[in-house]
Amino acid sequence: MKSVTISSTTTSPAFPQAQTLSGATGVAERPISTPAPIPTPSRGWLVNEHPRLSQPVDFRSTTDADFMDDEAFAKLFAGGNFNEKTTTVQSSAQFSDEFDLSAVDWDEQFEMEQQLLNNEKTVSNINSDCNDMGFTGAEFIPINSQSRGDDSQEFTKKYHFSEVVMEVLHQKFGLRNFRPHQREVINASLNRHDCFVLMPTGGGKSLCYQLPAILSEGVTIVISPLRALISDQQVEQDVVNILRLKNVKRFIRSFNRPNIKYQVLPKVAKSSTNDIANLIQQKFAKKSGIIYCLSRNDCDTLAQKLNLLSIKTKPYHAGMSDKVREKIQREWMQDQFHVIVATIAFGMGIDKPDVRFVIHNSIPKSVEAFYQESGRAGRDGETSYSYLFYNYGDVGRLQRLMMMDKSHKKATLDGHFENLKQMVSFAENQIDCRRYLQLLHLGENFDRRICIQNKATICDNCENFSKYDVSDVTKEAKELSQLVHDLSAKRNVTLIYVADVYKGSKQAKILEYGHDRHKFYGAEKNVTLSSIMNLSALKNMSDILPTTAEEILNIQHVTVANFKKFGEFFLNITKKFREKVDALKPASEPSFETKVLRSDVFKAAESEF
Ligand SMILES: Nc1ncnc2c1ncn2[C@@H]1O[C@H](COP(=O)(O)OP(=O)(O)OP(=O)(O)O)[C@@H](O)[C@H]1O
Repeated sequence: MKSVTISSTTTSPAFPQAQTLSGATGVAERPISTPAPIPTPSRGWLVNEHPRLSQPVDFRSTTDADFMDDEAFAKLFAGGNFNEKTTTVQSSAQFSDEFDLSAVDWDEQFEMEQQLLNNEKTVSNINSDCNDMGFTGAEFIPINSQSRGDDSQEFTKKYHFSEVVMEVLHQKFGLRNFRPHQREVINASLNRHDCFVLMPTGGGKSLCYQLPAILSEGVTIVISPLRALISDQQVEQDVVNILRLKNVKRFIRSFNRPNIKYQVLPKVAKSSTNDIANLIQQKFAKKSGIIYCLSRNDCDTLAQKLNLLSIKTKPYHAGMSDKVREKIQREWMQDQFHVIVATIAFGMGIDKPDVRFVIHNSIPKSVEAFYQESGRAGRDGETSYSYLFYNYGDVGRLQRLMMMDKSHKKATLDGHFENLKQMVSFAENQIDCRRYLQLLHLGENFDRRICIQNKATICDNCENFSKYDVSDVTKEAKELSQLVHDLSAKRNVTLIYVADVYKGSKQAKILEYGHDRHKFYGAEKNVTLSSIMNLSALKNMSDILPTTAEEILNIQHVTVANFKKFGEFFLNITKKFREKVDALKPASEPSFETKVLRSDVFKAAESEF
């Protein structure tokens, strides 16, 4: 039996670690007897796949009555076995009412696919863009698109079955073009090769086995285990060994989702619901979206609050009966309402192509989970958005939830904590490309220039890169880690306390504990702004340019403690710049000049500090 093994990154709620979905499909020979979900008779063709039917097939809702026997099928779909060189297909007269194959420009088809692939792989002509954005080039890791091994080039040519493949693509699936690698996988499969296919979530793996199934004799068996690999190569080999695949052709696509824009935003307890509501109202009115929450209770509460803010939402979680969940899912799929507020119980197997946004209302449990959940957006290839609302408080909540699960052994729990730690690093990282960071977890070395190239979906960190200065802080990092080690030897200390010692503060506690005698006490008088205030707060401050204590305290991430220590200092600077901006700005366009001045505000604050 020839097979196509399809893998992606799919997280199952049943399994805490990131998972991969694998499927194997026999496409050439008669199947072994199988408990597959396809009803009797055990061989035959789906009538609703009949070429005369113009509707795309819903493979999940077939019944006995949908089947016809081989003979009948062969009459309608003469030629049947496309693996034979002699195969001829009497196709056009029978099922080309809507689609004229003679009008297919094959070169254009190939070119289009190549362009799609190139978008994922090439970096030509973007270096100047990168320079404009403040990158020097040192930040980039050269692409090696071949490093993961890929046989797709071997299967780009036109085959004797190519026309009918296009016909079926159009007539049965309602699609015009292939996505990257789909055509090559189908070609290889119809040429009776065993294939191992790695594609991103939403990449279109199903078509790779559904279309050859339609064009081949016999029944196709699709094995779709919930649990499988993610980045682990030792698993690909297992798949090959266990399924006894021979001379396997590999089709390895980047896991990058070029049409998703990734952004991490600060989650401010007092305004988080309003922040989400504003985002949806301003950008996604009548657009489909998913909001992921940590707990069932969070889902219910947030859905209720959003409804009060005139955003029609419904919660979805494992605490509801199957019936209620099915109803909610169906209504959402049918656009009866647009925004679903769910725990991660929602997602697996959901194929709504036009999900325009996924919001994480709290931190996901791992980078892989984040990739998978945010990957529910934009399966139709259109520009879509992923927002992660982050604050550290949610990390503690998630840890506590993990600990409450008594079924976890220590090693499992440690693994969960480690995954969460990596997710925290991802969320707090304001420098590296979000795609690079995610794909690194999936074993892929991604070149951030590809992210920068696509202006519509450039990630927040690549977009904001020019707003940061790069400097070597190795010395400070060493000193600080020593300081943390020494100060925390006898008692718990806060981050702010350590910073105060480092800056040489004379506050009573420091003197009382004798920490003013530490060798790094006051070592860094010339502290950077970011060490005294959260970077997002600084950015917001330089955009808003507050002129009063109230305004500065309203800025996200400015704490009362911060304000007491540094409020006056910052206000003196922002007031000056506010005057400048007010003098400059045309009333209708306040933000442009503010942005231009942002780096000046930073510089002024730094030099005066
Ligand atoms: N060639 C194509 N052109 C347009 N849309 C496509 C094409 N191939 C697949 N799609 C659509 O893309 C969406 C994702 O396809 P599919 O469900 O096969 O993805 P997948 O790779 O199995 O993803 P996941 O691993 O997340 O389940 C579906 O809505 C499908 O109809």
